[in-house]
Amino acid sequence: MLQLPDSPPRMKTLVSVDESYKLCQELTAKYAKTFYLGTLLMSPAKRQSVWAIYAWCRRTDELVDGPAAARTTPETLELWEKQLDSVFAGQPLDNYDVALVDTLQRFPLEIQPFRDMIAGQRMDLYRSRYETFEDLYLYCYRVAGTVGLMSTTIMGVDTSIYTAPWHRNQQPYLPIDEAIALGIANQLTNILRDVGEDARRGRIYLPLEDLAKFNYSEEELFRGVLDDRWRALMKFQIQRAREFYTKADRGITYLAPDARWPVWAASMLYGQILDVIERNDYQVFSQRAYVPQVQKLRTLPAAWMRSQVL
Ligand SMILES: CC(C)=CCC/C(C)=C/CC/C(C)=C/CC/C(C)=C/[C@@H]1[C@@H](COP(=O)(O)OP(=O)(O)O)[C@]1(C)CC/C=C(\C)CC/C=C(\C)CCC=C(C)C
Ligand SMILES: [Mn+2]
Repeated sequence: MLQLPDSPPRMKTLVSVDESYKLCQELTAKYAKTFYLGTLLMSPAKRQSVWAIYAWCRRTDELVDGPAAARTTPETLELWEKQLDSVFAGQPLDNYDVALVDTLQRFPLEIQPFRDMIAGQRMDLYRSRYETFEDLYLYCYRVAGTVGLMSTTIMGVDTSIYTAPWHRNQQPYLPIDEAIALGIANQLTNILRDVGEDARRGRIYLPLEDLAKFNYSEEELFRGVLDDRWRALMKFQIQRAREFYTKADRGITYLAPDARWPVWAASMLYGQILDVIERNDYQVFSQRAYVPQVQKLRTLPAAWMRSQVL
């Protein structure tokens, strides 16, 4: 459903820009309830471009993770990268690309984070283990840190205090590292939530050096052994993910005022998945941690408060 177009796309008549944004919106609402909620808190112009980015990221991920992933080869990703070049050259090749081309005309997005994300998905084609956290970090940067960079370009930074006379000639602070940190935090959270699902596909994203440190084996992970060694390993991973959230949160205040509420919401809501994992006694083999809708809605005013005072 989210595959590359089969026929030579240039021959097709594509939908209008508005219709294309609508498609991206529908896709975001369908696949990402939490992020979608966050985007509804943004200004209309920013929100629709975030949908366009979301749609591109999701389609990229689906190439290696979706129902037709078995047919994906390195050549498929090369073709997808060519399609990306075409989008950056202003030539949409399918109905979702139309909105992304429009977004590129409105916001100064660079192509490199998009290329890096494809490189991250390429890693999923040939790799199912990560020896060290440094190895895993590179994967997380590519598939998720890059989303922080793309999103920040759309949401923009706060320039107001820098226009005051006493700040003349100073450059606004760009919270690049913090934006990447939120992507990393989200991806580490994903990894912890999806341990069981990934194991069923023969994948282990937790660094093997950490398994060894807690004297827990790959084979035990595949069997879903939940004991004190597993709990200690998970506590360590959760603590690491929380450090990335803390770093990310320090950057939110530098974002444009209208972007702070959605980003606080995204950070808090995704971070709550870690609380749920703890409440589930680290059972991530057979139970998927999720934040109930009512709790999500209750988080929004708290996120708004933070966006006003922090
Ligand atoms: C200064 C500061 C803090 C700025 C904020 C910057 C910011 C908004 C950062 C957020 C970054 C973010 C949302 C990262 C997403 C990470 C993520 C979930 C990556 C997923 C990768 C693959 O994992 P996996 O296959 O294990 O996941 P699934 O089980 O398949 O879900 C991704 C799927 C890669 C593709 C990423 C997306 C589809 C998410 C893109 C999200 C947006 C564009 C929405 C951002 C908007 C808001 C409001 C946060
Ligand atoms: Mn995926």
